Amino acid sequence: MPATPLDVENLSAGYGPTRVLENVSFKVPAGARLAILGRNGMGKTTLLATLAGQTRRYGGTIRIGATDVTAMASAARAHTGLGYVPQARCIFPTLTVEENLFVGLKGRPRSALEEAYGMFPRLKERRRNLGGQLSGGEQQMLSTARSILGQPAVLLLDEPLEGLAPVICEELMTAFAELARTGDMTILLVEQRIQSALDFADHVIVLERGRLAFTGAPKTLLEDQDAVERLLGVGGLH
Ligand SMILES: Nc1ncnc2c1ncn2[C@@H]1O[C@H](COP(=O)(O)OP(=O)(O)OP(=O)(O)O)[C@@H](O)[C@H]1O
Repeated sequence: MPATPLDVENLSAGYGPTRVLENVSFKVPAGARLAILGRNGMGKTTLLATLAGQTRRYGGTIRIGATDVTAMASAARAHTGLGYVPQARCIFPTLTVEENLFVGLKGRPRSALEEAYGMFPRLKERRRNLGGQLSGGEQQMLSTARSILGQPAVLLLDEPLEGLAPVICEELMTAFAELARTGDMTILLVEQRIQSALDFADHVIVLERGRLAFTGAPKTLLEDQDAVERLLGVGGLH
């Protein structure tokens, strides 16, 4: 599936009666890389979960390419080309690495596994290990690789670097950059490691209490020291 643009208009959403996102609008061009930043609790995870169809939506629309997915359930959105790698690394702990990857093939031939192994050679070395035996970084690789095998047009990554050692973070970011370089996917990245996210992205949005507080290029954000301190916190760049 080729990369497609994502168009979000006036999105409001939350959990049950709790409204978290208010009138969020942004567009991501096909093949672009969007960083979604903001302090803790500002609604970043809620935004990705809403795009994936896993929260309560109060209003607004979500389009993936020409398709309006707003009324679609999660599974139908995935079918339309949305890949979601949630913050909790959802792997099957009692299945092997390879069996976990099978789940992501979605009818593609087994030979496609080599794409995942090419991206994360560590997974190939550990392909007969159980998911539950992997380190945090390896579980993140597995969770990401499984989603990528489905060839999503739009990929949502929620804090993939959380809790990982710097060397593993670098390995993951290199893999994401490589993936982005192909232009085959539109990638949305939520990250607390601000510098890594800004190095990766070509567009950035910042959320503040569920509303869009900044939208623009990473360079423009970095040049606005007041905005960086107010929206991301002093010393946030690491
Ligand atoms: N399942 C839930 N039910 C009710 N409220 C929730 C739920 N999940 C999150 N919230 C609330 O929604 C708000 C936004 O949370 P969210 O996780 O989207 O923020 P975030 O920017 O991703 O934060 P962090 O960077 O800490 O992960 C918070 O006030 C949070 O307490």
